[in-house]
Order: sequence, then structure tokens, then C-alpha cells
Amino acid sequence: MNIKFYKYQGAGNDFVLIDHRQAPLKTIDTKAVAQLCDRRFGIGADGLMFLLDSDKYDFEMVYHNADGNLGSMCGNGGRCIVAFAKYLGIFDTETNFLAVDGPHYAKISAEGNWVELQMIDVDSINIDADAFVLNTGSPHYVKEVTDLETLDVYTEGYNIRNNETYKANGINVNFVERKPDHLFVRTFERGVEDETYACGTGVTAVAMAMAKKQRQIGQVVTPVTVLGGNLEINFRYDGEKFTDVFLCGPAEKVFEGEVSL
Ligand SMILES: N[C@H](CCC[C@H](N)C(=O)O)C(=O)O
Repeated sequence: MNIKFYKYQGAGNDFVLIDHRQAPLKTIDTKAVAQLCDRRFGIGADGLMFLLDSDKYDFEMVYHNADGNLGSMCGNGGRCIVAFAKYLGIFDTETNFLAVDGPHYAKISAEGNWVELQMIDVDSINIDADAFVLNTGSPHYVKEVTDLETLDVYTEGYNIRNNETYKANGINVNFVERKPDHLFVRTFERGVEDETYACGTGVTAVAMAMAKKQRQIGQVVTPVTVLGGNLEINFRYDGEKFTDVFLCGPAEKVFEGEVSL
């Protein structure tokens, strides 16, 4: 059967979106999702999301990684599905929706292309040698480096993601370099098994790790540059807990079409 899809991107992290409120598909298998996300044999994307009806919330987000498996929370995907829900007329400026890590509040600009998405509170950061490990809805490893422009992010990220500690469950690997007025971040994503142009839960984890490292107590605003654009993370940090966490950035519809499934 033919299914309508929409392609969105947020800072170059790109997604296939399917409005599943009328439940057009009875089931979808991992292989079919992976094929749709394939950049040569499919539409091409870092992940695929279904927008579902929800009793208590405006809608529900179901996120699959590009390998076809259900993923943990995706921050940029969350921002894109908010823009998609506005486009579908589900809400106007503010929404509450359900994702795999619980409910999320978000607001969107009048033009519909700037989304501020509330992320889960975080109250623990672990240390692994010179890196920070934390969960912002997805698990992240954060390492500060120099010369990030020339770092072999694929090889370094692959080796950490597949080492004895992380192999079984996987982890997203973020490298960060401090610049005078922003952080520069590159991420190797679990489930894509490659470097992506941006990772929302990843830059959120990086901003928290850097706030802990530099003891930035209070309201913290962190501008971040990634390969696909710019994002901003805002939160309150009391020295232990991160609250009122917002991931802010662009989310845009790129094209739409039909695919047979
Ligand atoms: N790109 C995503 C992260 C997806 C999480 C996924 N790679 C996993 O660990 O399941 C983001 O913007 O937060």
C-alpha cells in the first residue's frame, strides 16, 4: 500500500515522518524502516518517526533509529515532530506530547521553524577516565578534545561505542571543543552507527558535562555549533541537578512524497 511520508531536518539531523493517527500500517518491521532510512535504496534519514494519537497528550512520538530498531529519546527528532504536528494543525504555539522517556513540553515560533523542546531533568553524571557519561533521554559519552575539525570521529567514535564497557547496550559518542563563544560538537550516533550532522540529546549532554566541569552554577545558556548548524541549550544547574532543560533550534520540512510499503 502507498503511505504518505514527510522528510524533516533539524540542524542536519534528518528524519522520515509518518502521520499514523489513522493507523494506516498494521505493523512495520525493522527491515522496512531500515530500508526507508537507507540513503541509496530508500528515502534516506538518520531516523524514522510515527506520529500517533494519544489520550492524555496532543500526540505521541515513536522513534526508530536508521537501523530500524526502536531508539531511545531523540532530541532533534522531537523538535522535528513538533514542527510536523503544528503543520498538521494539531496545536498552535505550545504542545505537550508523549515520547519514550515520558511527556515533553515544547513551543514553536509563529513561522514554525524554531522549536524549543523541554528535555528530561538529569541528576547524575558518571566519569569514565577523562570522559563524562550521562543519560539525557539517550545514553551519551562526552569527551573534550582539541582539533575537532580534523578528528577521525568515525573511527574514534566507533571504537568507544564498541568497547567492552559499551558494546552490549551501545552509546552515543560526542566530542567537544571549547571555542571562545560556543562549543563545537561532533557525534557518532548509536543506531545510525556513523557520524551524524547533529544530535540533540548529545549536545544537551555535552552542555551539562561542560557545566559540571566548569562549575557553571545557576541559569546556563550554551550555544553549540554542529556540522549541520547551530543549537542552543538552556538549563538550571544547582551543582548536582539539571532542571528546566530546553533544547532550541531549527526544524524544517524538506519534502514530502509517497512510498509503497
Ligand atoms: N539524534 C538523536 C539521538 C537519537 C538517539 C539514538 N541514536 C539512540 O541512542 O537510540 C537526537 O537528536 O537526540
